[in-house]
Amino acid sequence: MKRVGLVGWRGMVGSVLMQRMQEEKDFDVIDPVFFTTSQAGQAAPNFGKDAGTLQDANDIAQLAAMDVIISCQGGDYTTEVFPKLRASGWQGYWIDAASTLRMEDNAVIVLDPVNDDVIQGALARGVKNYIGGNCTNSIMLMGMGGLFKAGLVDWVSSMTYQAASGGGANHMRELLKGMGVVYNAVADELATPASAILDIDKKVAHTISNDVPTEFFGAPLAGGLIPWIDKQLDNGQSKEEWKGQAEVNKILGSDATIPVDGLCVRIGAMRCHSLALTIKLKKDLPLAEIESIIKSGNDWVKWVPNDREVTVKELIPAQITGKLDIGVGRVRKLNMGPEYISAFVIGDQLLWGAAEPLRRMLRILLAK
Ligand SMILES: NC(=O)C1=CN([C@@H]2O[C@H](COP(=O)(O)OP(=O)(O)OC[C@H]3O[C@@H](n4cnc5c(N)ncnc54)[C@H](OP(=O)(O)O)[C@@H]3O)[C@@H](O)[C@H]2O)C=CC1
Ligand SMILES: N[C@@H](CC(=O)OP(=O)(O)O)C(=O)O
Repeated sequence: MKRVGLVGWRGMVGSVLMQRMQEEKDFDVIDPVFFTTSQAGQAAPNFGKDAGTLQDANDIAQLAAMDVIISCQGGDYTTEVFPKLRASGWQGYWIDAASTLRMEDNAVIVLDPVNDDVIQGALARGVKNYIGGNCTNSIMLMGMGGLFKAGLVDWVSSMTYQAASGGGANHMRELLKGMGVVYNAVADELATPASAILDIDKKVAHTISNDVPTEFFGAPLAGGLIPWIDKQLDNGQSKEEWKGQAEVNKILGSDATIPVDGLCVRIGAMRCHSLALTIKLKKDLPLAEIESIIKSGNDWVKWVPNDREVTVKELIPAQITGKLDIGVGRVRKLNMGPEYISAFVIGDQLLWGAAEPLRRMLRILLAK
């Protein structure tokens, strides 16, 4: 059995990964070794298999004893440890959730339902680094992969609605605390049906501006939104927006760059990212054909007809959270012309957006 080192297993992404690996019985077919940056020597978790004690995640010799390492520990860890590990001569496979290595020439961004051909080609060439994509891009491609694979996409404008979980556990907690602060400010008035809504609104506006915690997001998210995610680049894009075109084209292995651009916005959802897309197709196709191409993209596309009743029931975080389904709906022709379509794509950003492509890459390696 392959020795698989797991780093970052108790973080937010790592916990979802462990959950999925248990559900899919991945631990039955590996020899797991758990690493930590803070708890070396303590008992390792038991996911149906005794794994002894936690190893030091900064111990290069211990890491180098692994056939495969999966890291969900974050970009700083990868930056620090990965070069030392490779410099030690380690030839194993490195699977990572962090963005650090994504755009390196010797790394592939993994999303096998969309780019299995790219992954297989890289394995055949001896590539050893397999990195999960940015959550927003992975969700977009899981939803729209069919159109991309058919070579039908001329360009994409992507306006995102990104959940708090994209920032990490503390950001999720801050959103919830903020919700509580807002509610508490007007709890008495809400309990009194006769109270005036404008008085409630005034108090709420004051609370959002002054009392909602902003330590992690830098702005009040509860009852609001934040139209900027990640660093600022010189060209006016946010880093999250920059990743759209760069990563999507790398994932697809495009010969000619498909333009992808738009604005990325943080909203008060917990763990579902959504995207409102404008897509220019290369030709005018009937809607029924577009629907069947999108549905054929992969087994996880959950097609939602462009109908009000079903859309408000199915194409929402409350339906998608915790599931591998990628909701695709609101597909219709736009006024701009017959080649222009809209689409709304929604997915759980901790599943397809983070953990799932990693464990599937492990399975691909094990099947090799
Ligand atoms: N959040 C997201 O949506 C996405 C994240 N990623 C990538 O995954 C990386 C990890 O993200 P995320 O899982 O959110 O990071 P977390 O902050 O949740 O976890 C990272 C590490 O923090 C340490 N840690 C310290 N205190 C605790 C605690 N109380 N509970 C759990 N862990 C603790 C653990 O390491 P130790 O055991 O060594 O102490 C853990 O492995 C990110 O940096 C990013 O690169 C990628 C895609 C999406
Ligand atoms: N930046 C994403 C989450 C994330 O971790 O992205 P990346 O893996 O590209 O750093 C978000 O905030 O929603």
